[in-house]
Amino acid sequence: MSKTRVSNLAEKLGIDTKEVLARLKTLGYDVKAGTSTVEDDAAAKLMAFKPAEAGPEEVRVASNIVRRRSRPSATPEPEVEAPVVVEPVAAPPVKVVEKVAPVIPERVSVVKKAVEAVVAPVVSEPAPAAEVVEPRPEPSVSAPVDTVAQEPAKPAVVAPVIPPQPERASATQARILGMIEIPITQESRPYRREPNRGPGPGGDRGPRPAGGQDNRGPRPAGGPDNRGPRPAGVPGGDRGPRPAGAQDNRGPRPAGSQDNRGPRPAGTPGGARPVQLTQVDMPLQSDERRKAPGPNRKPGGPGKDTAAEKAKKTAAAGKGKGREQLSKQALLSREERQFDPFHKSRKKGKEREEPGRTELTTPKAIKRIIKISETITIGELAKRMGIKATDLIKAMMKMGSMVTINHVLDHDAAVLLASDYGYEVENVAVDLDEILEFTPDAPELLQERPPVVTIMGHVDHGKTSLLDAIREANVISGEAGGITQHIGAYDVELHGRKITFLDTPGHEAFTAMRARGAKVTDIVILVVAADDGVMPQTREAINHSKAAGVPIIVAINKIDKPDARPEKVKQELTEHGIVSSEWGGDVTMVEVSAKKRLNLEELLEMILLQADLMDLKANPDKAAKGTIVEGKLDKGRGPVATVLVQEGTLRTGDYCVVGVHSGRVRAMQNDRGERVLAAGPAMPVEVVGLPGVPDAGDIFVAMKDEKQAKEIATLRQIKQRELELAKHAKMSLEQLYEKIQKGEVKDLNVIVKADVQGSVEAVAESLRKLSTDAVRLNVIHTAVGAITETDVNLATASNAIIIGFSIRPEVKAQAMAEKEGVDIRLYNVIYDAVDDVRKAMEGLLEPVFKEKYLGRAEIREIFSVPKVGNVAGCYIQDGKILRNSQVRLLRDNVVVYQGKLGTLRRFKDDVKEVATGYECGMGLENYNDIKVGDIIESFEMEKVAAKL
Ligand SMILES: Nc1nc2c(ncn2[C@@H]2O[C@H](COP(=O)(O)OP(=O)(O)OP(=O)(O)O)[C@@H](O)[C@H]2O)c(=O)[nH]1
Repeated sequence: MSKTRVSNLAEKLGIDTKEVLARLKTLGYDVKAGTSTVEDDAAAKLMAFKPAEAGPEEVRVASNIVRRRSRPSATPEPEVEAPVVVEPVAAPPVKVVEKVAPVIPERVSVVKKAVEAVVAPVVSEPAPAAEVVEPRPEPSVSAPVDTVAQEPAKPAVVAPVIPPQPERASATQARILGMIEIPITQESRPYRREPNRGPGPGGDRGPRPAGGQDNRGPRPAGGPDNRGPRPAGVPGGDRGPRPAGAQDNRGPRPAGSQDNRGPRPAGTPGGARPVQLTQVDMPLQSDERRKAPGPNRKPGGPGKDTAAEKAKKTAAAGKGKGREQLSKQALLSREERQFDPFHKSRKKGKEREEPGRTELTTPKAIKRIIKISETITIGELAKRMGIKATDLIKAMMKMGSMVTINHVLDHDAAVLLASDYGYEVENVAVDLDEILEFTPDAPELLQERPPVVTIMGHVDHGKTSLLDAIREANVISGEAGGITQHIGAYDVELHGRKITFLDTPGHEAFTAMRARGAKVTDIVILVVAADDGVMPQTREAINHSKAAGVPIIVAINKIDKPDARPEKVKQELTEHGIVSSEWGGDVTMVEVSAKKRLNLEELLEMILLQADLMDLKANPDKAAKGTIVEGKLDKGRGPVATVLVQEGTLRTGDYCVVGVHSGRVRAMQNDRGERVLAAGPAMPVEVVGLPGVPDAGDIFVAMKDEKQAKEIATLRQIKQRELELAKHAKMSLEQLYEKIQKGEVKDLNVIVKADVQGSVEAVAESLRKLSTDAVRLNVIHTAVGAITETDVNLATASNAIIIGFSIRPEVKAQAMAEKEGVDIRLYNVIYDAVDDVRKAMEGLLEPVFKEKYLGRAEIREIFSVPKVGNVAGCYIQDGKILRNSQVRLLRDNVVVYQGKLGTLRRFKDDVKEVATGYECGMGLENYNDIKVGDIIESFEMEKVAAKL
């Protein structure tokens, strides 16, 4: 046998002598220097020596994810192809090895200890070590195989330096083992960790042998730190090409280390391992593998597999060859599947869950019925169905409704929405109408009841005096009693018959109650001072009474006065359609004196007579229903309300509903402060026991059932809110034709207000002429002056529209009209007013512009500016004033000028707008006749789509 010098060999191989020495050392030849010679067979082995491949191919797919694949095409037949394949791959690492070389000879013992330490459990397994290393996926060369064959006890030691896993595998096995799935699987599960992962040999964070490039775990002493200066020639970091021995960036594993999931004892795998390899590309199987009786859990390996697993493995193995041929694309797609961190096992046939999506459980049928009380909000419905409110909002949007989470759905809408989610909606609300309706009683149950009287009249005509006189006269006449209480109503007795007076004189209260839907008054006493005659409020009272359809008895007061002219009063009343019965009319008139208490009894008799004509009856033998006349908060007793019982009998202890309140009648007393246990029809009583103060005009209903009372109160609260939202339910000219066509309107009620009496009459007369067979136009009230709250109340109560001619509504009246949805139309030309109403009746009204009120300012000072004219120093009382808006100058609520705003300034600056509470200077365009106390009203014209 000839010998060759090491240095010559190095030359032949084109590598450094030291590298050759290292390789020879690896191959088991102890050669010390480059001048030494080696035998031919050693030279041949050296020539055939193939440094390990540079590890799997890595692709960084995300900052924290590296996809690693082996190079399938490079899997060679070890003997023949190794040099060819290895050459290019091995070249760069050579230099690295050179640099790290000191580690190899000197620290082998250290490494050996470290590796042996971690390999220990593996080695302790019964299976031979060769079995353990057999399934390593990395392509190997023949040399190490030989080495292992010769020195079976050393694989762990050589692992860090030479291709770490000496293999004895056949070509076929090598191909299978070279399947890329193991590296793929390792990397594709970056978030999954074996629960029992410890610092075992397979642990990817365990101590690594020298030569490993890992940057994670503690290194054996002397191990090259990849964080320190890199050896020259090492391109890139710890992920670049690695020196021989480095299997991947986690460092080479000692024999027995199967993958990074934990220690795999020796004996796992000889036969089963290839099967596992072929399975890893299937996520399910991969999981299954983890759950399957693994080497850690069930020693004995394949022999103890269940039958099902065997079947799977067989099937998988059968597919193995086919899988080897998978295209790169297919592999990549598999990898991507495997990278899904949310992937769940389909082992039990479960659907794959999408990340972040919650699966809805279907409740039982009984739970799929949602009980609502008439209405339900979007948010509540969603909550009861266990879905997101936004889903319902989207559904509503699809139906064309832009709603919010607090939108109130009625029963039908709730049914529609809920049905999409498999829910039923049941309306469990009590039928309010059924309970609250004043159901007619059988005639035999009805008994006569006292009349309820309201006193109206002009200011200072003696309304209060008359009420007091009647009451006092009645008390003096012998009715015993305690201290007279003001409870808003009282009753007097004449000849054993009672008359109830509402102690709130004036048509305002009367109309306000009517506007709230309360019809309490049976008879109106119209007080007219004999010395003063018919005055504006007298006319209003007449109109209000007529609008309510309540009969009037006229009390001509102050007849004791020397200048009293009762006949003149009767004459004036006739002009307003109130004709005395003495003169052939149907109105009773009594001449009285509140002061002198003249004819008071006669007046009461006339009331009773009128009551007889009206045949006032009620059934006292049922649960009470009535109307709140007055409500207040008493310091000692809490909320107190005067109830005028209208039918049935109210008893102490009754549960009740009043407006939005429900409570229990704790105590009752009459206007004389006497305790009352039961109050029959037309009897006013003060009730204690309500949770809140009700409004005058609220309906009072006594109930036996507390729960029902509460339910109704809640329902009313909801309805009240809805009512506030639905403002425009009242009559308006735009809707008039539509309503006429539907037959909903037979009468059009109009209130006319104007700056002068002449205009009032002219407008009213022109309007009356518009009456047709289909629609009768009733001018229910006319007066001179601004539109007041009382006008709006009357319009609300009578479903009327208000026509203002050269006047404006008062601020409060305007706000109230907006709240109640009363249509106020303002004109400066009579023809326009009449024409609009006519067009509305004919269905021809096409309002293109509608006035939008912006705000109003009071003029507090006038400044005369040369060349500019008068500038008004103003204070903004309400809303805001815009510079480009139109304005009206009002003097005593009468329009004196309408035009444009010329200037709007704060201090010396022109401003675009000034808001409430601020002062400003304003100049009207081409108008100088402004006075302190005038009001400047700002408005703009809004285009309104024709509604007809
Ligand atoms: N001479 C005389 N004076 C009367 C009579 N009735 C009322 N008065 C006086 O008229 C004035 C007004 O009486 P009120 O009872 O306050 O009149 P009112 O209609 O209630 O007034 P308002 O509450 O302001 O609407 C008082 O000074 C009374 O004294 C009467 O019959 N004869």
